[in-house]
Amino acid sequence: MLLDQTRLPAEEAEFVCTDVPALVRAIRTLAVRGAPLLGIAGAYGVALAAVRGDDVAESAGLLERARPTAVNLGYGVRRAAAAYREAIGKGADPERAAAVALAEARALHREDAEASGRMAGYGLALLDELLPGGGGHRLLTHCNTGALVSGGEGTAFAVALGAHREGRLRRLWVDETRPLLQGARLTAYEAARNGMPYSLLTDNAAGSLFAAGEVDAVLIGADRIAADGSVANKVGSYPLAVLAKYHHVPFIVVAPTTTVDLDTADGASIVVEQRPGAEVTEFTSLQVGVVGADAGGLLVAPVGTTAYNPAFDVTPPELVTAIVTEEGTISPVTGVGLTELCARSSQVTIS
Ligand SMILES: CSC[C@@H](O)[C@@H](O)C(=O)COP(=O)(O)O
Repeated sequence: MLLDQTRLPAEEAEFVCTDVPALVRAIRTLAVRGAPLLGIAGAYGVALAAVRGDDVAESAGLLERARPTAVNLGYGVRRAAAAYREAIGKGADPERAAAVALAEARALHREDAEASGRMAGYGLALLDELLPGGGGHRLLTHCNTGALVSGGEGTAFAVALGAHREGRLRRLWVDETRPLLQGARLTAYEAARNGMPYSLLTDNAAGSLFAAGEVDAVLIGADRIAADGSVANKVGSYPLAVLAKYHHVPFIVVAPTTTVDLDTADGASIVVEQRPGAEVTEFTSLQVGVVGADAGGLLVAPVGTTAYNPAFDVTPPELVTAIVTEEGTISPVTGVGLTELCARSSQVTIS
């Protein structure tokens, strides 16, 4: 049972998945989304297939292919599937093996919650170091990285929330995040629920905000971090990194070590999901907040207009000030520290 993120903020509605194809639909339509949560949902999906007596390997394949960029999805799916396989290999009956897969999904869920708390701690310490002056921080964030995408309070958002709780957040600048408005619909929803001082801006207003000296640091999450420290995140992150560099503002990535993919050598090797052009050429019920995301869209471009609609972009390591993980913080320029962090991590290695 998922909180259907396509209905927020208009409605807090459940999305019940009774089989894996339903969960795949939920993933593709972004009812469930965000890297860490995709991992957790994928692991529970494998457990669901096992409990139903479906073909676990086939279901795992369907889940893993549902979206290509967030490495956590494959990680969660493979981890639960490996636990199931191992149990069967040791002679467990399918029912017992399904319970093992479920326990593995719950373990991942718990670990993600713990990682979230630790990232917030390291992130706050980094802000202390980088922004020593008093008066509170003005932090800019993109997409949605809070409790909605995590077993805990999130990644980048959890750092901003921590700053708020310590009375150190002057303003959270929330990029609306075109085209699917994860910032406007979801981050603003989470900021409001937590009583944080926040303002929403269109993505293309960020430049003038930097120029006015109103941004002290950028905090974003990640969908995949390559071995060289390149960061794939929601489209629009890279332009923010360029702006941040020009304006000498720290650009900070907050992500668990499960988002680091040492098997992907560099940014150019990251597969970026391309989404339907209609998300750009139409305003759908998702964007205008009408309950029921499947209602027809309203064309905002001439009929037949094609669109370029990548879901993510890749920020090269030289534009990233720091990557904050649950194991500590590194500067990613060489990518070398990532290997060390991952080795330190309790991340389960899947054979
Ligand atoms: C902690 S979530 C980090 C990223 O997954 C997030 O910033 C993001 O880009 C999510 O994209 P989405 O397409 O909404 O799944």
